Amino acid sequence: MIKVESLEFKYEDGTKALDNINIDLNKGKTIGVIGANGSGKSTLFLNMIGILKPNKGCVKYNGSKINYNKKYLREYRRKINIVFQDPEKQLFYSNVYDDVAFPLRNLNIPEDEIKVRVEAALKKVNAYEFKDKPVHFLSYGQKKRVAMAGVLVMDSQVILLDEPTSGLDPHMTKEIKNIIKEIAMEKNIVVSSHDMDLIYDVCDYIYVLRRGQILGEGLAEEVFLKENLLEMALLEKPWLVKIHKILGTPLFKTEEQLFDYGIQKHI
Ligand SMILES: Nc1ncnc2c1ncn2[C@@H]1O[C@H](COP(=O)(O)OP(=O)(O)OP(=O)(O)O)[C@@H](O)[C@H]1O
Repeated sequence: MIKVESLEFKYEDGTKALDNINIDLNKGKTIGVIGANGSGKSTLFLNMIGILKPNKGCVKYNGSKINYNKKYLREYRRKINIVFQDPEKQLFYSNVYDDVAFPLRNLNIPEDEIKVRVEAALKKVNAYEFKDKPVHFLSYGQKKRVAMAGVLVMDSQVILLDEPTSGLDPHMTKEIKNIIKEIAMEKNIVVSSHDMDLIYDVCDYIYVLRRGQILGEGLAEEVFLKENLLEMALLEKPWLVKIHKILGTPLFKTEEQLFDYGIQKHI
């Protein structure tokens, strides 16, 4: 599994985007990385996947430092994969099926196996119905789901989701939330988002970033009760935590749990 140890990363213009970052993906099944704009979330993901190389410290996979030669990275990215915030960065602009099949064809996998895997990935993200459409005709939300399918098809062990719901309407946000929960049954996921309700709902362990440093970490239920930590990181509480604080109800992790509690109270 992946560990980030004492990692520092500076961009070419001298911006120190990450400083002394320590992250252990063993701490949760779905890990949240939260922080205000510019706190370093995307830079961290790019370091974890080996697109950027740290100036100090390292990223470890199964106890060994990752290597940056092409051969190693090709293998590494079969285990750990990223869905970028902007789906345009991920799609190649053929039709949806070919786009999702592309990485498998690159690995010379037989077409009948590709068909099974591509169709399964598209079904998982509810994109099967537009599998024959050209990618450039899709809506933004549809592109986001196809980009997710393109990563799911690889069968990786860890998936990094950078802002998976940015730019999506509430219905699509809910759909992505359910997809994340389903994927999390089989894989380790790391999610970065400004949507604290999403993070609180899907993540079990959270890292809080501020200006490139880890300001705090812990279980979701603990981190979101730390008022000072959230204030310093310029973050909001999830609505379920607000209700707990204001009404004194138990702290629920999902809205379904709150509704069940409400129903029982009124019976
Ligand atoms: N290519 C680059 N060159 C120089 N500085 C950069 C570059 N990309 C990002 N930065 C800087 O690195 C810091 C971290 O940026 P990053 O994009 O990782 O933050 P983020 O938490 O993902 O932000 P957001 O929530 O807005 O997506 C910021 O100060 C940003 O200005």
